[in-house]
Amino acid sequence: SHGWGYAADNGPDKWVESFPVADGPRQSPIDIVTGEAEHDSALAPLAPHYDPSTSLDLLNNGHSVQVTFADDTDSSSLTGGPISGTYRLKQFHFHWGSQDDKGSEHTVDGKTYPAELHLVHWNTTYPSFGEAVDKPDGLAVIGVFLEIGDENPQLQKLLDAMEAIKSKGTQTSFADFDPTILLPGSLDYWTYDGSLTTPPLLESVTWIVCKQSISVSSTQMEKFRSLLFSGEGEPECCMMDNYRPPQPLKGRKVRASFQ
Ligand SMILES: C[C@H](CNC(=O)c1ccc(S(N)(=O)=O)cc1)Cn1ccc2ccccc21
Ligand SMILES: [Zn+2]
Repeated sequence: SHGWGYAADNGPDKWVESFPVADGPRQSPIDIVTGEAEHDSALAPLAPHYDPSTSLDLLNNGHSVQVTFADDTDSSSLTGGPISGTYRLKQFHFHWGSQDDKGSEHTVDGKTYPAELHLVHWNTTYPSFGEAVDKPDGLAVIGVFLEIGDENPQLQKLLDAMEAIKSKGTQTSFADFDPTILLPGSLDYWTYDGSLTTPPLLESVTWIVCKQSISVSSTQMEKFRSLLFSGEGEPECCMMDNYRPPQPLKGRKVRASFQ
């Protein structure tokens, strides 16, 4: 099978064959060892400002489900936190498991979550996402854990729209969506220097992982698992376990925005 994926023959353990940076010094995700994280009082509060009119469409790209945003202005952007300057929101997507006891990419003291949301932003000191994607300070990704609990009404619009994008390469318009509603009440976070968690695994991401999770019900998780890795007309392969396991810290410091 050509192309990377999450199966035994093209999954995370095989990525290094085509993407040697997989064994690099700042790979993601990581296990966040809370006792080792150092509170940094110089860390500013996270200041995400999103404009729902910038949301464009919902896409099944064969690796995840993604909502893409118009990024030709600063309307939806992130400032504050560990970053300097303004980073524009490009897309958000999820990673999840085949069952409720796994699926997140980052872990906290070895704890895995059923899913993880990633909001991907690029540094506007560069002219475009494509220019920023391979720079050491090019991207900032906010990670939010999903925890099994009450049904999350804020996810429902997304989950309902997934009916239209079951197969790889399908997309549907997805307007007027404000991703702020997916953020937890507290924006306390851990931060460290890392990478994209999928090939090309570029070491260009300032990771901002929220301490507080958001809820998702088991039934809602089943909706994510009804998406397909496979394209129309191909043998059906359910989209699940699309997560990379934690990678070696290699001496990196993880800072906490909170005591
Ligand atoms: C790397 C890019 C495709 N990958 C991503 O954008 C990406 C974003 C976030 C994550 S995660 N899971 O770490 O949050 C992983 C992958 C392809 N690409 C390369 C140049 C380029 C230019 C424009 C558009 C896409 C482009
Ligand atoms: Zn991701």
